[in-house]
Amino acid sequence: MENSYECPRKPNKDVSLQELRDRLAEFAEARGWDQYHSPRNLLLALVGEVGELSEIFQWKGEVARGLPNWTSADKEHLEEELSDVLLYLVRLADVCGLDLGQAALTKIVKNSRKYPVNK
Ligand SMILES: Nc1ccn([C@H]2C[C@H](O)[C@@H](COP(=O)(O)OP(=O)(O)OP(=O)(O)O)O2)c(=O)n1
Repeated sequence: MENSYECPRKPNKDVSLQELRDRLAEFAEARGWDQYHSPRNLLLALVGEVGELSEIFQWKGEVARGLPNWTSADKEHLEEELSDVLLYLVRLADVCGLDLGQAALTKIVKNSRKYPVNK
């Protein structure tokens, strides 16, 4: 069962929020961590990871798009912290019983009405 979490990099695979949601649910269930994944705990964990993400950029000054001067180790660290934020966000939406993907699409539509192209 543990091996089902192993997932070598497949750059062309389109990862869905549903897949992440299901993997996170399995991960928590397998460890008996479901009990700790309350909305409030997950929100605090999410905020903590946003802090770790912020530390990467702290004191660096402006950073060019594409991160041209970053080492691969720096980029890997960034990938990990971005992933932690995403994973806690997906998990939070799940335990709240919300469809995050659908909600995000709906919000984009709302944003485009609020900010029309020619205005
Ligand atoms: N109760 C928990 C603890 C961890 N995780 C998962 C979600 C995150 O992706 C990752 C977070 O793990 P850590 O708390 O060990 O945080 P870091 O990976 O950032 O480690 P560190 O803080 O040592 O850099 O593990 C989880 O789902 N539920």
